[in-house]
Amino acid sequence: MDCSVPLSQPPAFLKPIPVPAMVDYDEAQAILSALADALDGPQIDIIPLAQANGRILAENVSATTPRPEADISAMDGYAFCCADIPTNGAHSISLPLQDCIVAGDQPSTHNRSTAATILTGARIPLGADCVIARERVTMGDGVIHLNTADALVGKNIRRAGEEFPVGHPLLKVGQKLDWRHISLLASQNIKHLAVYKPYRIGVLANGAELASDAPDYRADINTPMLCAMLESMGLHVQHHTVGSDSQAELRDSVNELAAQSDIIITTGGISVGQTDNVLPVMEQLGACCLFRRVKIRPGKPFTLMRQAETPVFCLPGNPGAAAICTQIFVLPFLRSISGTNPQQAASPTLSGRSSFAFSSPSDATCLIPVHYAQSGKEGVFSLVPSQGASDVLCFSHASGILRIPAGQTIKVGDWCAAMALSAV
Ligand SMILES: Nc1nc2c(c(=O)[nH]1)N[C@H]1C(S)=C(S)[C@@H](COP(=O)(O)OP(=O)(O)OC[C@H]3O[C@@H](n4cnc5c(N)ncnc54)[C@H](O)[C@@H]3O)O[C@H]1N2
Ligand code: MOO
Repeated sequence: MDCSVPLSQPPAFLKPIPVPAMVDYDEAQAILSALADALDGPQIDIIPLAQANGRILAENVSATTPRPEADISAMDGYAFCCADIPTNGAHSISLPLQDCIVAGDQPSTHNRSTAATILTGARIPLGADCVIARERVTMGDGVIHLNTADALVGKNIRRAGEEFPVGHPLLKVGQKLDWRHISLLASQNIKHLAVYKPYRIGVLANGAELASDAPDYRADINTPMLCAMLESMGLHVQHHTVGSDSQAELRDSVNELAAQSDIIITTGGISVGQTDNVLPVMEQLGACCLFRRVKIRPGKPFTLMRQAETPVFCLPGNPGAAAICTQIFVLPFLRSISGTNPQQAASPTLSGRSSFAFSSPSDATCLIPVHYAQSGKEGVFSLVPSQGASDVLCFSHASGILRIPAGQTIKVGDWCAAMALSAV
């Protein structure tokens, strides 16, 4: 394949770089961000409101119906007109009762010098301007007796549009929807809405040790781990495990997944061993390498390729390294192209003081899973046990990933910021 085939808007530094070319942490992030900019944005789906939870809104929504929709009663009680209260200083008056108005009724005009029974949410009849709560009156024979001090214009009435009027901006493009937004959309009687289509991600693990009949079988940790991370983001994930070191099998599986995926993530087989087949197979398939390995620890073999328009993330097989590369590079990339507004797409950070000292080597940025806890007014980071590139126990104890750039040192008590580890 001609690797110079442009994406829709090729940024200069998305030109293929010779393999092997190792980049540093910042260069890797910059290439990913240029790739994100160059991709076509997500497509749009029209879906029923009942399926909108977790989806990303693809349209601005303004109010077409005010809230409340009309002047309504805030109490179960009696509606009357304050002008019926005598000005002679009487403490109490009696008003004959009218029919009951319930929510859903369109009441006729209020009869002066009477009180209409009214229930919470029911429309105030034209001509009434006060509601007295049921428990504040005494009942007579077809009349209510009320204290004149309770007669105040507007009392217990919610005015049309007092929460928001017609035209009020409610939600913006890029909002990730949850119950808070769905209640607003429901208030507008919206039955269908435009949301961004989630990307289809193909996850492919490979390695002979992953075959269930391998003489030295190893459980596939990366596939369920990646599926969980990606599905929590609302992405559609398909996965395939190639339990062999056969290039032909790997090639067939990549082709099969690529036909149904917008983005491919491979794990394993990306280092320099004799059975590390991902790079040669992707090259046979005409993929271009955008970077080959990153100066990070763990995760050095992490490689980014592009097969036609499809980004291909090649993660190391070691599960700890695969988890960190996904959290630090892949998920932020996916959030940035998902249509989510940039504030929501940004990875949340944790700030606090380090309880440990650490020095990164001069040639690698270190990415360390850390625990975060509040101590007094400050957050404190501490190391979690067993943080090798193949370890996963550490993540159950970790709240974030601390990045210590190449050649830098943190001392006990230094102020640090870590990327929060989250399910989404
Ligand atoms: N000579 C060199 N050797 C290695 C280098 C290097 O620079 N020079 N880099 C090391 C680093 S760093 C890493 S990380 C690993 C990555 O290797 P691969 O991505 O090729 O991964 P594999 O060799 O296939 O597997 C490594 C390790 O991970 C286990 N694994 C693989 N897939 C899974 C899975 N889906 N679930 C659970 N565990 C998995 C596999 O069994 C191996 O134990 O390379 C170093 N070598
Ligand atoms: O970088 Mo590897 O990811 O340390 O084992």
